[in-house]
Amino acid sequence: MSISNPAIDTRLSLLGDTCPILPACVPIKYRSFDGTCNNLRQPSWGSALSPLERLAPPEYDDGIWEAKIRKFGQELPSVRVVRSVLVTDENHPKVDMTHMLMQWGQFLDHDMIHVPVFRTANRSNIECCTREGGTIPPEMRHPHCFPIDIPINDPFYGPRGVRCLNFVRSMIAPRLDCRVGYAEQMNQLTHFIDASHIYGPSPDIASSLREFVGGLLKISVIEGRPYLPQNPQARGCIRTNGFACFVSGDTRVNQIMGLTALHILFLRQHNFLASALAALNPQWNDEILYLEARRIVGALMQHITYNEFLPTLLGRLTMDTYGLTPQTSGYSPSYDENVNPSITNEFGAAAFRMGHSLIQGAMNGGRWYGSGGLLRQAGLMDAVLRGLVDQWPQNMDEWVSEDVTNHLFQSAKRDFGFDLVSLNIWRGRDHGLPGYNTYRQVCGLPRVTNFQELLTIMDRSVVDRLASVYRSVDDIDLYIGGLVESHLPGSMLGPVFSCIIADQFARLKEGDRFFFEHGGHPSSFSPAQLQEIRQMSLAAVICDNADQIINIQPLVLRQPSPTNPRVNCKSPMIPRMNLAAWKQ
Ligand code: HEM
Ligand SMILES: [Ca+2]
Repeated sequence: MSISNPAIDTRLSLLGDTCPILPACVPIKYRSFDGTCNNLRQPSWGSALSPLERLAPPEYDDGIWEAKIRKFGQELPSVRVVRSVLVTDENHPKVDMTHMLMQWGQFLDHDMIHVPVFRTANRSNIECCTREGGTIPPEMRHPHCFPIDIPINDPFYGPRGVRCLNFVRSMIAPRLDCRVGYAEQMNQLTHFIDASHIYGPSPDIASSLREFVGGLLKISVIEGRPYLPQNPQARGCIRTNGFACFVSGDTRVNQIMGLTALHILFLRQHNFLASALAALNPQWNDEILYLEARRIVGALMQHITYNEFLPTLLGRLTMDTYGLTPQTSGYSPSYDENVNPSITNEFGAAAFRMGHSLIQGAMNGGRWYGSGGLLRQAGLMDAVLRGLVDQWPQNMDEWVSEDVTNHLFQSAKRDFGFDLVSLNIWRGRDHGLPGYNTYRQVCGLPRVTNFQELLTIMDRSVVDRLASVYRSVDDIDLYIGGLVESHLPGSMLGPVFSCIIADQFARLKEGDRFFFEHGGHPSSFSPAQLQEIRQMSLAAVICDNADQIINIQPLVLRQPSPTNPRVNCKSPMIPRMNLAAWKQ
């Protein structure tokens, strides 16, 4: 599906100096921290600081890197108008699922992608608007500013005098093929599902998180319980009683409490595994214990994602069509060294942001956002997890909670915040993403030629609103088109978002030599170990690592039901892996 860009070969020119130097690879048992040498022929594929892939060529304004502000010479509509007209806040819960579906999605996302934005020379944030939300003349702004203009008659920001939302352009990466061409955005994480958000995407960050005793990760102990370590230098967390931000392998760990809670669970899971392996294999040193525990945690991330998360989101049919359904025994033959595992721009800047529509409202009030630190209060961690496995998420659709549209990251001093949906659409234009219609074609669906034709795939009220803001069907932003398309049967998504997301998870399976189901590599699990990993579930991780959760449904992304009843954590319905398969 991917495309390559034939262009000038800079290896023959002076620009060749900036060509990334590729490491020489030897196959070993453990993944590298930065993801290099996963593919032995293409050592940088999927590694940290490498570029995103694309499913279709970009539509930059100048063909190179200028943000997409026009289509066929005509200016695209204001993102804030698109957002206000198309995406509003109504309560449409998805009553057979739990809010953990949303939370796992974000946790997983933070393993796969973080596109850094430009910063000033001294590494601070670039401000593209005045403090009061006023505009700054272009010649006075930082060159990487791309602020969002708010129309003066905006129903929400207008009366508050806000005319400008800060937005800084995404950083771009050197092209791996060393050819001059259009800009590709950079992923600062390992693209693979390898628990880089827990361990860190570089050897240095990984070391900073290790205890270097018994294979353990560093912790901070609060009232006798292990939590993530804290960084007194980092600002931006609610700091009561001298509490500082938590640190993990990903910088976004404090963003919301549910996310922080999952980070804490997996930190505890790692240390539990390291200690259990040490008891089984007293001859193993710190290094082996750490690497073996990390290898199992990475496999758990993948197993939970393919076994619980993706079927819930995509449905069985799409799972099978894209070869995503996990096997119940034996190795999977799916490794293909020709598959580029990298995250696609369409996935990161649009399709997987569908998760923002799943967010349940009423998490506001300073308790949920940026407040992971509150979790140290006795009982709150369990209360948050309990909430996630009890509460409904919202449906994936054009209704998105105002908590993240008008009030994202709102500070106590203000009555407004950011608009995540506007950011998503604007980010797509920053990355030059073609419109929704192009991806219908990429996904093997017929293009539409006018708004009337959209009536076969969307509700009339949506089509009318699309026609009221966009001049042509070709202008519809990918994020918006994907949010409003009718869902496939048995799926939470429509055909285009399904295709982009399923393609991504197929790449992350077929293109990952270390994928936990793959056999025949130095890194492969033994057949017995693989069978043990298959026993595990997110429910088991919660049961073993929360403070005092006693009852839970075996499939925590789904609501309890007669086939998924709340049972005691000790029930055989929630099996655990037996580590005896790791005894040497
Ligand atoms: C309360 C929960 C969440 C908050 C507050 C949040 C917030 C954000 C913010 C502020 C951004 C950066 C926007 C930009 O400037 O482009 C972002 C990006 C993103 N979000 Fe979320 N998000 C949440 C949940 C989720 C969920 C549930 C998913 C997926 C299932 C998700 C997927 C993504 C993806 C893929 C990106 C792009 C990351 C990158 O390219 O660096 N988010 N989110
Ligand atoms: Ca990763």
